[in-house]
Amino acid sequence: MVDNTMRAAQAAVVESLRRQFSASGQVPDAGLPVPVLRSWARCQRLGLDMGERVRPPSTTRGDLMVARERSAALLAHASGVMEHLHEQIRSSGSMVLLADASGMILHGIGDPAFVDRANRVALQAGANWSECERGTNAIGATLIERAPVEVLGAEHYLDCNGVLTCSAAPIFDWRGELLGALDISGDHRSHQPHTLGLARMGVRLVERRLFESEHARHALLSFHPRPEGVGGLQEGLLAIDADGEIVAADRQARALLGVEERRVAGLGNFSNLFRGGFGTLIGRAARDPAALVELELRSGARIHARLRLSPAWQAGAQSAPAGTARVAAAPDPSRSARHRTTLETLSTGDPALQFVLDRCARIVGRSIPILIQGESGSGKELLARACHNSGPRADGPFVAVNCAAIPENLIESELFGYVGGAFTGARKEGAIGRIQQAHGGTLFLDEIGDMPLAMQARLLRVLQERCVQPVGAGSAVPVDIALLCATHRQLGEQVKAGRFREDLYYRVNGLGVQLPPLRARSDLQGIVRRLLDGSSHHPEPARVDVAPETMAILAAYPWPGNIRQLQNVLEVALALLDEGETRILPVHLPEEVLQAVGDAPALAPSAGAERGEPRSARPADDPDPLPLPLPLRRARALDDDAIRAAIERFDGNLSAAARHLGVARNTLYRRMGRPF
Ligand SMILES: Nc1ncnc2c1ncn2[C@@H]1O[C@H](COP(=O)(O)OP(=O)(O)OP(=O)(O)O)[C@@H](O)[C@H]1O
Repeated sequence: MVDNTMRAAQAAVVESLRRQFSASGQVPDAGLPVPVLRSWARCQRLGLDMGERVRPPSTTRGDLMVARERSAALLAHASGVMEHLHEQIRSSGSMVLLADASGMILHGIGDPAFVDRANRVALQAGANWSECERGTNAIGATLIERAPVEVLGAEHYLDCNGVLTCSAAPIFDWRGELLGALDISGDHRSHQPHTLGLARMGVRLVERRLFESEHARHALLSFHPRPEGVGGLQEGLLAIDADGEIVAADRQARALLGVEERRVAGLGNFSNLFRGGFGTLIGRAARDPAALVELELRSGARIHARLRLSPAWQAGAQSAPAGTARVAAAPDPSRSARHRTTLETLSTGDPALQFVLDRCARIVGRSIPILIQGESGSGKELLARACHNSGPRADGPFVAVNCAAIPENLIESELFGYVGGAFTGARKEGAIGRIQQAHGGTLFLDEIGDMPLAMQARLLRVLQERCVQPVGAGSAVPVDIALLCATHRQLGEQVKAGRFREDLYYRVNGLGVQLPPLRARSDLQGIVRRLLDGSSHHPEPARVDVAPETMAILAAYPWPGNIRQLQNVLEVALALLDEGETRILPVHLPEEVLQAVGDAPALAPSAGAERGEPRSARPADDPDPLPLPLPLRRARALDDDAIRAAIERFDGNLSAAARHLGVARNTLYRRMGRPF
């Protein structure tokens, strides 16, 4: 009774303010909530007519489909939450609506009686409820205010919307990007004081689901200053990668930690923020997933936390079958280097490569699939990672799948996932497929030319419909992925031979690029330096250099295994260096390389090595060219006869003998200390 009286009094105030505003053209400065007053002022500036009749939605079914596709992730995570909210307000004569960031309603569920009335004011999927389209309303205002807003009855700018009461809250992703709004609308006579709270709770759930899905491959730390806050809506969430880097923090976490919006990169490593190691925490979580632990921040404050290791994280952390998939989660020495690789850092001066990098840079972020072709080991996957790291999805997952390495009978479940019990041997809890794991990021299909034809048809459907149906599941799940593919085969030839579907070929080949083989590249020196710097096989790889004569051999070698082979050769060479030795000499190279170059015709002399051009493997200062001691033994197995012959040859000049043999002088001294 009291409530009704107060409501009637408030409605009378609003009506009177409305009349004054209409007569004077002056937006009142009090008497209504501030966001509503600001919205009235905006609508007035837009020249909207308060008496305008209901405008039917101007969008077509096609527009709605495109908008839904664009917000597929939001829609996928919000629809369950909307059902849940609707359960809470069932029979209250209202509906729950989801709008995208432009104000277009993507989805709505509600009580049939109210849905009918809502349709009469175009409160329905496909209608745009931005302020400029429909005046003051909760969806439009919350998107502009970027804060929860409630608009009751006559507070709506257009008279025709006065029958509504709407409560909406904005939805953001963890980067602070506005994704849309969740709204609860009902009859203006049935407003409930807790409705805005419900909308905010719904938004919190949607944002949390989006965060968890985007970071499925990371460990998730839920925390709160109070133990009972962990697991509740007020907990903060941090996503942490296998190296302990904090890669994302949600809104709550930022608020609890006092970190500015968007300044997530500054959080750095787990150990910068907390006392204690991340490894210890993982160990505890693995032993007891439900355990609540107390952590101390570097600032001295204490929080309570639970670390969750998702199945995707665990799948990555356990050794995945070689080559099948590398969801970046398990510690991997080359991972941080890969993570940093961008199109810019890949540039080492070769013009053919530069052409490829420039083309990729123009395409990345534009939803155009890139097909990378090149010989095995030429850096196709690294280029794919560089594309991912250089685009707007850099913070999303990069999921690499080697189609050639997955047994044919597993490829379907590997790519599409399955629900529990879908087939004999399936895990009870089911598994998320690789395509779904890439949601929000990039799916890299390596060796796509080797994908079985049956799978090609299913993949084509996913790419067309942007939905994945896990094996055994009744419905499809929307996915938002950028697609990169690679193959060492000429895919066009595969199409002609009937081994690759032509329609899929055109789908994956938005931009086709060809990586040059290493032997055709002019930037060998740059690559060698890069590989040395990125190596973990020497305490100080940056101090190690390559002797000019070694570089000449590397330049003359044809590298059938491309950069991968060069990388292996350099790793072995680094491992063979003696303590204190910092120069890679020919003797540190494998016999097959020396042999191949030794068998090659004489090559041009010295200066070209600086440019990585082929030249003689022979040291320039050899007085009288001895036949190169090929095959050379590695330093530890240096042939005694070769040492003796070299010392004699150079009249006891050990420096010259060592140079000729391609070993450090110290190595020679040491060898001479032992009986030949
Ligand atoms: N420009 C580069 N700088 C440093 N390392 C590189 C470069 N390109 C490739 N590599 C390294 O060489 C190895 C092979 O590269 P990658 O796996 O990208 O080749 P690929 O063409 O995809 O090989 P495959 O066809 O066999 O899958 C990797 O360890 C990668 O880190």
